[in-house]
Amino acid sequence: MIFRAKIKLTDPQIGADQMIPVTEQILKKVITPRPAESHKGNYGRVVVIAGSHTYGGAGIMSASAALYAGAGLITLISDLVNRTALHAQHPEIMFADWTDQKLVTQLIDGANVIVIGPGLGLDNQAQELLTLTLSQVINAQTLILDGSALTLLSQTPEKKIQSDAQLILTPHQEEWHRLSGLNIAEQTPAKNQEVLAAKFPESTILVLKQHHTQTYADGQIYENTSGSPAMATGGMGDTLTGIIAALVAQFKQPVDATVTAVYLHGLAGQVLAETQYVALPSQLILELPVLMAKYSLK
Ligand SMILES: NC(=O)C1=CN([C@@H]2O[C@H](COP(=O)(O)OP(=O)(O)OC[C@H]3O[C@@H](n4cnc5c(N)ncnc54)[C@H](O)[C@@H]3O)[C@@H](O)[C@H]2O)[C@@H](O)CC1
Ligand SMILES: Nc1ncnc2c1ncn2[C@@H]1O[C@H](COP(=O)(O)OP(=O)(O)O)[C@@H](O)[C@H]1O
Ligand SMILES: [Mg+2]
Repeated sequence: MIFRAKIKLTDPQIGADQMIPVTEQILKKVITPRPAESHKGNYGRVVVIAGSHTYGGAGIMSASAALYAGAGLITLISDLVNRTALHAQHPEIMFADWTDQKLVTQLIDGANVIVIGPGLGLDNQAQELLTLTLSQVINAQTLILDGSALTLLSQTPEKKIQSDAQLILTPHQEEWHRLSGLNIAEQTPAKNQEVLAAKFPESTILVLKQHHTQTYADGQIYENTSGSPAMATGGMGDTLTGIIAALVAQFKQPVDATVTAVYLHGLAGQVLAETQYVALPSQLILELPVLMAKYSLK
């Protein structure tokens, strides 16, 4: 299968910009039918720390994408102002006030996958939540860093980010510019890999979002082939974080789950773009369970 071909980019035969194209085969491989004897506890606890007073929608979009992509239990940790809006749309998702540090710590401890950053903002409260989360996560957990969390990280004086958790970074090109110091024209595969290795733990997965999103993991680069310009709408990346979280929570292997989530997100956007000029994130999530059922049956 092409997408898991064992090409090491350090191999002298292979150029540093050699990428592995990701096709719909990845969905068939990773998304499997659910065993009859199972319960919500088998499909992962996802915690989303997101959505300030101004950007409440970002937290709701991330958490609802995790819901529609199949995570077993989801809690949104957010500004209290967002609780009613969340529950008016998705009563399935639990809510916690992000100023309650004791509760936030408990929820982080009990999670399999944590998302932090969509619409988090850049104020002291946001910085405190990021510091708490980074210090709290352990190696059995996956931490997805997006949006404001990446911007905050780019402002830290530390040269290398330390964490025991499996980190997944999901910057768009401008966020990666801030984090890496590479402007968009300088963001070549070789330079991206160099900065990733210098600034983050070895196991870190980088999802560099763009028209054909590139995922850097285990010394390899996977190039997504799904997606549409109809997806160029605010909230589309917030939505991706929830899909990645749900797939990691359910299918465990983080690289396969991440690459699959990126492909699935793009495919759902493409389905909408067949009949719509613009694909809204809140519509895109409705396509996810349908596509997942289709590909789980091969
Ligand atoms: N409804 C909501 O609550 C929304 C909240 N959002 C949150 O707002 C915060 C700021 O994020 P933004 O991304 O808007 O702002 P940023 O300041 O991080 O970057 C936005 C700018 O980056 C540039 N850019 C260059 N290459 C790009 C690429 N490949 N993809 C996207 N942009 C690219 C674009 O000019 C764009 O205006 C984040 O925390 C984000 O999660 C956004 O997701 C928008 C929707
Ligand atoms: N022209 C495009 N083709 C394919 N995918 C796109 C296109 N424009 C945007 N996307 C996708 O939409 C998402 C946008 O992410 P991001 O900029 O973080 O959005 P936001 O922060 O507003 O939620 C990414 O996954 C990106 O790959
Ligand atoms: Mg974003």
